[in-house]
Amino acid sequence: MSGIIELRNISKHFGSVIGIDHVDLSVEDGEFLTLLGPSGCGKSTLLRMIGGFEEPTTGSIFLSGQDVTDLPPQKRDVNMMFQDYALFPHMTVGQNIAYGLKMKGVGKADALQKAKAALELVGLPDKIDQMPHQMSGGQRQRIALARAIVREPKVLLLDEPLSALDANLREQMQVELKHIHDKLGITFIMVTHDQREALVMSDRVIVMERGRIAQDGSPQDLYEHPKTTYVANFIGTTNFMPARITARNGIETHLEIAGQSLLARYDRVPDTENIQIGIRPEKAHILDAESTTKSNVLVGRVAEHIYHGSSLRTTIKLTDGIEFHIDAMLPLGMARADVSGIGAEVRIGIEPENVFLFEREG
Ligand SMILES: Nc1ncnc2c1ncn2[C@@H]1O[C@H](COP(=O)(O)OP(=O)(O)OP(=O)(O)O)[C@@H](O)[C@H]1O
Repeated sequence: MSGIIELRNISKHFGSVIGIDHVDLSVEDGEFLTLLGPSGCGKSTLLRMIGGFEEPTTGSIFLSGQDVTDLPPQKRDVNMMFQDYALFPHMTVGQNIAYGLKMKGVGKADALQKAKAALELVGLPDKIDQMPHQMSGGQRQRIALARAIVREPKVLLLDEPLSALDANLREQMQVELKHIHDKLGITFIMVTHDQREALVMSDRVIVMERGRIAQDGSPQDLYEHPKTTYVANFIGTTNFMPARITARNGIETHLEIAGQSLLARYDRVPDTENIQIGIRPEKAHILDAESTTKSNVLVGRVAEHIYHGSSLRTTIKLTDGIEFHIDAMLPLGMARADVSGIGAEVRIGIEPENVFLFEREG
């Protein structure tokens, strides 16, 4: 057994509802691991079982090699930071942070010292005597974090830690939280439904689907090599198109899409003829009119341009009515009038490495 946390064949049933369905997971010491998925996929339930707030129906949980399946939260060397921060309103910031230490029997002076150090780490060294209601949302989030780390747990569990913050602050805190993780060197396990947040912050992401692990990998692996349409759809956006295999040669798959031929060089080749392809909108581009490239080109007509500020999304109708979206960064000063007009025929260039292959579902 190598991981700091080992989940073995964990299931959780709520009456007839299956919250978690036979999950095995090993978490490395010091990792920033994120459980990602849509509402109801089971990520909070899994986190709560690691924390001891929920008991698995079957299976075992090990922490540093010790079976903790039947131990209550306070007997586990993990700490949980909840979504609503749950600060005590009548206590000062310092008292809030030191509270857990006092419960553990740490002396007053020592607890204060540790609370100060934790506040320093989260960037609020001068707030120790203030009350929670005097703090902004972002500051309350940092205080909750200081309170969670002050007891120096081996593992910190974070359930949607940034969900109460507005978009700008949220982006800033994503990076800060990652830096704090790197400084502390302890294991973080975070739950989020925000795929961008998961990609930005994590060493490793577990994508969950109906109580099971859909895919487990680094952010880059999940983005560049999604195993299923579910993962490709949940992380980033993807153009999905039905395709027919015309020839196979190792990882090279020759395809026909909307009556046109395309080559895929993708290392996950489904073991079936019934496939569809996926191409990220930013991994395809409209070729210049002068371009003479002939291979791996799809031809279509421009249907729509949508301006996104830094980028432009162009919808192209392939010959038999299949739509294809392309996202292109807009060079300085370029407006939508500068790109091909509606109805114009354009050629889309696609690298074979950027064509995902999936088993066709349904
Ligand atoms: N206490 C409970 N009683 C009954 N069903 C529950 C309970 N807790 C969770 N469930 C069910 O288990 C499944 C997983 O729930 P869970 O809260 O873990 O999902 P989640 O991915 O964290 O979703 P969210 O992002 O909405 O919190 C859901 O179908 C949910 O309805």
